[in-house]
Parts: sequence; C-alpha cells; structure tokens
Amino acid sequence: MTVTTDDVLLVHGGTPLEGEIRVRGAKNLVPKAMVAALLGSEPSRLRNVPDIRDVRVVRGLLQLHGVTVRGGEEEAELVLDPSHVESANVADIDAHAGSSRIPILFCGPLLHRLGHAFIPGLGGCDIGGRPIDFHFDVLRKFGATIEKRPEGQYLEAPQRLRGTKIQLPFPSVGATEQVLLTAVLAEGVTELSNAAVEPEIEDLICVLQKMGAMISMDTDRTIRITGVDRLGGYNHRALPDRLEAASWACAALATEGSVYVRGASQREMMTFLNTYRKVGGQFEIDDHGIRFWHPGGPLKAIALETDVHPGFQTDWQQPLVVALTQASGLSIVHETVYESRLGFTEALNQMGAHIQLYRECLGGTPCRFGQRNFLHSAVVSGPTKLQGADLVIPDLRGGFSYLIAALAAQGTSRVHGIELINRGYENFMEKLPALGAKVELP
Ligand SMILES: CC(=O)N[C@H]1[C@@H](OP(=O)(O)OP(=O)(O)OC[C@H]2O[C@@H](n3ccc(=O)[nH]c3=O)[C@H](O)[C@@H]2O)O[C@H](CO)[C@@H](O)[C@@H]1O
Ligand SMILES: C=C(OP(=O)(O)O)C(=O)O
Repeated sequence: MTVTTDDVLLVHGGTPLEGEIRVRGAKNLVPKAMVAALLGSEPSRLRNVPDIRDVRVVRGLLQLHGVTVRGGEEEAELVLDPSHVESANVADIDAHAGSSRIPILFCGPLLHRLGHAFIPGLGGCDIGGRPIDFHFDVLRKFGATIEKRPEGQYLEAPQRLRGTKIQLPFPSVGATEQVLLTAVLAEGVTELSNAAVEPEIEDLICVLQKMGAMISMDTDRTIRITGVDRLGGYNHRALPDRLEAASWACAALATEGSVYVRGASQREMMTFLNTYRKVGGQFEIDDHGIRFWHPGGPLKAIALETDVHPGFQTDWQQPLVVALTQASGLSIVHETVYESRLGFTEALNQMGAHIQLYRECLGGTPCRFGQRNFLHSAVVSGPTKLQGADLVIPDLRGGFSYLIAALAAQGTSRVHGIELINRGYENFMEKLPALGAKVELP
C-alpha cells in the first residue's frame, strides 16, 4: 500500500469519547437508491444523503451516463434527473475502475435503457475474494450476454430482458440488489429464492415500490417481482447507517466513554444491541437516536458469529473485536460472511491485544470456510492494555477499528491511510474532536 504523509492521523489515546454525533443515510443503501433513479423516466429525490466517497463515486458515474445530479431544497438532499441518459456520450468510464462495488449494479438499469452496459473493474474492501459470479449468472438468466474484456465486462441485451426463477447459492446482498434492479423492468415475473433481506435491501424495495415497481417479500427469503413497462421517480429518505452507528457505539465502549448517536435507529440494530448488552455495554433509545456507554466495571467475553441478516452483520464485527480486547475472559469470533476479515487483528496484537486466529469454524455452525484453510475464527483474550503504534489501514471497517484501538490505547498512534475511512464515515475528522478525541494531522 502506498502511504503519503498527508494521509496520516496522529491519535493521542486514553481519553474516553464523550458527546454527540449524527449519522445520516446508510452507505449500503444510498448509492443503490441513486442507481435506481436511472430506471425512472422522471426525476427522483433522495434525502438524508451522507457526504461520503462512495456517494461521490456513484454521483460521478451517474453524471457520466447523462443523469443530472444536483442538491435539493433540503440539506443532504440529492435530485437525480435521468431524462438524458439515452443521449449521453459516455466517456472515461475506466476512471471509475476500482472505486467501489457499486458499478456492477448499473448492469440492469443500463441494459434496460440502452441495451448495453460496460462495467469497469470493481473496488470495495479487501476482506475476501469477493467474486461476482452470482451477478453474472443472474444477468444471463434474464437474457443478457456478457463478454469479458481486458478493461472490464461488456454486456448486451439482444432483446427485452425476461423475468426468471433464480436461487442464489448464498444470500448475497449485491446479487439480490442486482436481481431487484433488473427484474423491475423485465418482462414477466421473477422469483428469487435464498435472497438477502438486509434492512438496506428492504429500503431499496421501498424506493422501487415508490417508483411503481411490484415487489413482494415472503418470510422465507423469497422475493417476487412482477416487471412493469415504466417506472417514475421517487421521493425517499434513506434509512440511517446502522453500521456507522455501531462503530461509534464500539468506540464508546472501548474508550470507556458515552456517545449519543443521533439518527441511529433501534429496528435495524436489534441484533447488535443484544450483543452490546451481552458484552456489558449500555444503551438508551429515544425517538431521535441511541446513547451508548460503558457503565464502568469489567466487560464480559462473548461468543459471536457473524451471519446474514437477521444475524450479526459482518461489518459490525471489526469494531466490536476492539471492544472485546477490553472484556474479561475468552471471546470467540466466527466470521462466516468474508473469509479474510480477521487479518486486521495482527496490528491489534502489536498494540498489546491477545488475539489468536484459527482455520476451524469455532462457532456453533460450520460455515463455507471451515474446510478451505481460511483464518476465519478468532479467540480474543482480555482484558489487555493497548499501546499506541504505527498502523496502516487495511479496509473501511478495519480502518475505523484501528482508530478505536488508537483512541483506547495509552500513548500516540500514527494511523496511515485515513482517506479510506471517508468511503463510509461522513466527516469523521470533525466528529472525533467533537467527542473529545485528541487527534491531529502531522
Ligand atoms: C456496498 C455494500 O452494500 N456492501 C455490503 C454488501 O457487500 P456485497 O454485496 O459485496 O456482499 P455479498 O452479500 O454479495 O457477499 C456475501 C458473500 O457472498 C459471496 N459472493 C457474493 C457475490 C457473488 O457473486 N459471489 C459470491 O461468492 C461473497 O464472496 C461473500 O462471501 O453486503 C455485505 C454483507 O452484508 C457487507 O459486508 C457490505 O458492506
Ligand atoms: C465491506 C464493506 O463495504 P464494501 O462492500 O463497499 O466494500 C463495508 O461497508 O464494511
């Protein structure tokens, strides 16, 4: 990884985080709702949009495809007008290669509108192989053809895409969204089984329904979509970012502080809240947010298994592991969604944590990774005193976890690669000092 000095944050640890911050719309919904606007024949309004890099990347991609994107009347509102997509002269799409995972979701909307699509190489966090085979299998079932080219994938729809029956091998969030964004304008009915049902997917379904789509969700992970001929625009307030909210909750716990997260919502965080309580963290919910705090005394070790919704979300795992280094006893963490999401613990060990990784499934449920030699289980023994260190951010949540560890540690840490955190945490450089964190740019 290339590290530049202007991408470094000095963190002087040992001060509890105290105060209030606000979370806006979810990183894992907002960019997809923006892509959905491409399906409409009228402008859409998206509210509660965070100023994060993944949103800026998708804004750039949409503009490249002829969508006019401007601020709305409300603060944090975007108005997306797709009237000129057909006449857009798409150039320089390669500049977006590696920026995020969202370009793959342009396939369905572009195939419907233009009959073809070009998808550059994808980015996103390096936490596993992250193949896109389900996406392409799904698109072929709708009738698309796909040609791999050195600079990306070229897709064509020789005729109108047709609804189909699909069973996902794993409830993939991205592949479920791919099906939704493609099926809504396809001819006939699509039945998707083993779908992901994360809150951000439900919110995307709400967006599509507002546009005129016909979608029903059964309790057994089956989603049925009846294609329509035309979709309008939407006016939607994005659901709050439950992942960012949980990150601040873990920061409060690990630094023995108290943080009110304005905008956090209980419904999407129930599983996290139960786990937080098991560890010994406390929270109080009101109509506008959730206050999270460390009540004093020892935290409790727990057994934790990540899973698809409604299980414990994998993106909550890394920040919580930092808090578990402060719990008394042995915590067991079994990561079942991404095969390489525990590598970030090596740096925590350099700070004084005791975390041992295992290839076996240490949770109650054997997962896809047990037989495949991946270090995907961890035993965290605590409590351990953390010391400041030189840290290089490996991925988005791992990066925020390093900030938490540096804030909880004695002494000063140099955290390299902080720009990556802007992908998913709005204004974190302002939020940290607002909570009393002693941070400075060198
Ligand atoms: C932008 C966004 O919303 N990112 C989220 C999304 O990622 P993303 O949509 O990429 O994650 P998926 O749910 O698709 O991935 C889950 C698992 O399925 C596998 N898989 C996925 C697609 C595929 O074609 N083939 C395949 O094997 C992946 O390698 C992984 O092991 O859901 C993840 C799981 O909740 C979250 O951690 C990410 O924050
Ligand atoms: C894994 C994540 O995101 P992405 O899919 O965008 O890499 C994340 O938000 O933790």
